[in-house]
This record gives sequence, structure tokens and C-alpha cells, in this order.
Amino acid sequence: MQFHVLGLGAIGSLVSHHLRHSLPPRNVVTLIHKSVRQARNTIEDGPTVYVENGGVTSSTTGFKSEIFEGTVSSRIPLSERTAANEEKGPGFSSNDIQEAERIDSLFVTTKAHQTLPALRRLSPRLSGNSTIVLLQNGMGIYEELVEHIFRNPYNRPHFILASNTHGAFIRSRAARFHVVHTGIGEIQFGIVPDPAGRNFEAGFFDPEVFPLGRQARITDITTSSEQDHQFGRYQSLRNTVAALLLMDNLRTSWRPMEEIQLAMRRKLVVNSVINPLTAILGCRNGELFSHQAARSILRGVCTEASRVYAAEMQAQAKVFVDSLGPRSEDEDALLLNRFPPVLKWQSLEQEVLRVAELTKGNYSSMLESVRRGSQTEIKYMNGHLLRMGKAYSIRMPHTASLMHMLQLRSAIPVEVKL
Ligand SMILES: CC(C)(CO)C(=O)C(=O)O
Repeated sequence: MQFHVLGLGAIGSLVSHHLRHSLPPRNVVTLIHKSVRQARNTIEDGPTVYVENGGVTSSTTGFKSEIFEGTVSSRIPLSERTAANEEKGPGFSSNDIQEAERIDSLFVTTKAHQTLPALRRLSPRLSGNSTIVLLQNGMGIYEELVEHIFRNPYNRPHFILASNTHGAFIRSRAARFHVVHTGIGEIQFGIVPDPAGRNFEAGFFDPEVFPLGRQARITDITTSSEQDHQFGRYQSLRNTVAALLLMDNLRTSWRPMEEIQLAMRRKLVVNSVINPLTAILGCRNGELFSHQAARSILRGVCTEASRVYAAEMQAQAKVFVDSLGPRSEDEDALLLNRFPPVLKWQSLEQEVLRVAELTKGNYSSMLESVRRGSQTEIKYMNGHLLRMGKAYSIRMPHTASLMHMLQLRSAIPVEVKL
């Protein structure tokens, strides 16, 4: 089976390294390079990914390379390619470029705002038999993809949504695939429910199994071509879940989608506080919260986020309660007031502090984007919270001010010398 990785920043490189390490060599792992220039810098001898952890560096080779729409065999030296071909960029015709292949399994680790255009371009190679893993910061990306590209639920690829708490950065721009893994976190993932109704999560809730023994079962996705006449539709999903679970050095775990939604909401708040604050101030994650002023902003954003999450859950619970038909007021109140403690502001605040400590030596991804003069992911972080606030008529002045300050910081370069 073929695995593709799109987005070769710190997390993309880290995932590529662990994917290649844990999969048997017969599985192909292809790195999708942004441009010929990026590929040239890295694949003279075949791409190598270096991962540094606690001062020890290990390397991985054995990847295939591809430049967005065309494929490049890493065994063919780039020096043999003509300048004329290179100038044509993605999709240029060269003997080295094979027919663009079908994509079975795609790990997406690009920036949130790059995802829609990138997947639009790759969509002819994706089908209902493919699987896409979204492993990114921010929220609202999946919704954008199904609204604009994969509209038909019955022939869209399977989606896995993942929440990552590992901290990593690229050592230097020159050594593009040298990643420093600074904070050991985890990757929790869940599968978006099947529009055709197959219950991938049956194992988590199997009443036949003693509660402590209940766990995800890969056979709930599919078994074999002999037993499942739709095996072809679900095979890539099963193999992608298996590949994720094999990457145990990244502490991967398959969780019910409801839990992933909670993890993503918590991560969204982490990113909506740490990322803009560090980008505005130009400091490391760990420098923020020894200052009372930062703590006060933290409290403000966590309180606002918790309010919108509560409003969203109430609205969803209301739809559910209404669908149950007539019930007593007490029963209704019980269902409507169920709010997960992990989304209360106190818990969100603790989570932001925990991640800031875990990644204290890091420069956040948003600060790096601002320093490079590139677009930030703010619209998928604070912007997402604000869209929810608007939908539920909740004022969010702290979340909005942080976004506006960040936008100013991106637009007005800092004057170094007066
Ligand atoms: C958690 C944090 C802030 C770690 O740096 C991050 O996810 C980022 O930089 O985008």
C-alpha cells in the first residue's frame, strides 16, 4: 500500500520518519514536496529525514518523492534533469516524472489555510476508496473540504481527524528535514462516521464485552475481501488506522470521535492563546505565563471559549432532546446541562499552562510564520472561535483582540532600530 505525506514541516517530517520506521518496507511512503526547489535541496541522495530527540539523532531513508502533481523517483539524480523542465514546475513532462498515481492514504500536515487549495489539486487522485488523515492545528478544515471539494458523502474519501500534542521544530531552513522533537506528547485520532452507516466504533461500546475490556477493533472497519464484498471501499481506512497504531513512538491512540472532538476543542484553545501571544511578542512558549498580564489574557480566552462550547453543546443536546419526543422537564434539564468538565474554563486554562511548559523551549508555529512573512493560521484558531461566538451571540473581546493584534503584527513589521 502507498502512503503519501503532504506538508513537510516539523510535524510532517516527524510523522514521515515514524511512518517509514514502523511500516514494512513493501509499503511505499511518498513525500510530496512543495516545489522542485524543495525537492532538489533534499533528494540528491534520496530524501533523508533526521529526528533529534534528547540530543540523539536518528535518520530514515527509503522514501519516494513527488513534486505536487508529478512523481519523481528518488533514485534518479536531480542533476540529470534539465533546467527547462524544472522551470515548468509541478506537472512538467519529463521522463523522470511518472504518471500521477492514485492516492490510497494521505497524511495532511500542511498549514490549515493551505489545505483546501492543495486538496483541490490532488482530488482527481483521491476517491471514495482513499483515506485522508488531517493532522493539523486549528479547526474547521474538514468542514471546508466537504463543503467545497468532497460534497457527495457516498463517494468522498474516508477522513481521520487527529489531535497532536507533540512539540517539534525544524532545526534550520537549510537542513529542511532535520526535526527536533522537543516535547513528547501524543496523537489521538478518530474516524469520521461512515455515511453508509458502518459502525467503526462498535468495539468501544460493545455491550457483550465487560466495560473495562471494550476497545477499538480494526475488524469493525473491514475484515477481508472474502468476508466483505465492500472490502475495496474500506481497505485503505483499515490500513491507515493500522499504520497510525504502529507508530507507537508517537503515542498514537484510536479514540471515539466524541473524545477527539473534545481533544480538538482543547487544542484549539491552546493554539488560540499561545500562538498569537508568542507571535505578537516574539518569545518562546515558556516565557509567557510567568507574567500576570498573560495570565489575565489566558483567563479571558478560556472563559470565552468555554462559553461558546457550552452554547454549542446545549444547541446540539436540544436537537437530540427534541427528537426524543415528550419528556419531563427534569429529564430535559439533565440532558441539556451535561457539559464535559474538560471544557470548563479552569480545565482549559490548566491545559494551556501544561502545553506551554511542555513546549517551553519552542518558538510557536505562528511566530515562525510571522518571522518568515507567511500567512498565519489565525483564522482557523481565534477566527474559528469567533465564528462560533457569532453563531451563538456570545461576545468574545479577548479572543478578538488577540486576533486583531496578531493581524497588525503580521501587517506592520517591527522596527528594529529607532
Ligand atoms: C502547542 C504549540 C503552541 C507548540 O508550539 C503549537 O501547536 C504550535 O506551535 O503551533
